[in-house]
Amino acid sequence: MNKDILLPGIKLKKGEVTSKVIVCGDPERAEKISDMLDNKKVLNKSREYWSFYGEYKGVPLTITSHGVGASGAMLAFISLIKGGAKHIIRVGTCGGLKKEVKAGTIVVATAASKEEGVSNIYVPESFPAVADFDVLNALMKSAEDKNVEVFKGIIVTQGAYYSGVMPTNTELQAKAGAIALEMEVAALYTAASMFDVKAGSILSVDGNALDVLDAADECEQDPDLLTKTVDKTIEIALDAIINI
Ligand SMILES: O=P(O)(O)O[C@H]1O[C@H](CO)[C@@H](O)[C@H]1O
Ligand SMILES: O=c1cc[nH]c(=O)[nH]1
Repeated sequence: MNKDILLPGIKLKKGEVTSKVIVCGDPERAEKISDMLDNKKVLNKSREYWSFYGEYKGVPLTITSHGVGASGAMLAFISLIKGGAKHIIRVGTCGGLKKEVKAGTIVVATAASKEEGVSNIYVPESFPAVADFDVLNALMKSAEDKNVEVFKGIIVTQGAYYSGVMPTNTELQAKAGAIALEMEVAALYTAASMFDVKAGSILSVDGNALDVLDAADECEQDPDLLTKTVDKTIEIALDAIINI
């Protein structure tokens, strides 16, 4: 690949992506993370894909937002990997699928059910979407060092936020043991697996996902609690990624 060609979606040049990358859905969250870094530089702001360079404790990082939904996120993940990413941590939000996984708690996703409709275009349906062991360990150790309790377990990655007229698998997935629900992790783990890259994710719980499925527009969220929780996950992810 010509080094000057811009990677699709994220519109970065190949050499601009560091080997350690943090991704998140919200462009403003990407900007917030980059504000915590030294020598911050805006790399590009293209559609929902905002990318920043910065150094955390001397380690160069790329921070990129991937927007809402696995289809657009998959484009960002594969472009980042083609650009040089070797370790990727997603700092996201999710809904809980268990009573104790409630607003203000934190989830580390060990694996994700592929219900988002994109990863199965890339890999067989039976192929699992699983986090990298070293990334998981780094996230757990970083949380422990900061005395932050996290729930670790299997989550569901779904394609749609609202429910429609069709039944979904979410309640069955919860019965089977899934602890949370969000929209991009399965795509990240699938991309990482296809390209032999290490990925993990840490997610802030904003409420109960089964309530959201019933009445997403009526779901009550506590924005201050969510901001505080997301801030903790950012700190955990930054210390984890530099220690992998
Ligand atoms: O907070 P982010 O990272 O966007 O993650 C979650 O929030 C969005 C839905 O509100 C989806 O992208 C979902 O995966
Ligand atoms: O996809 C998501 C993200 C946050 N909360 C949810 O209920 N679903």
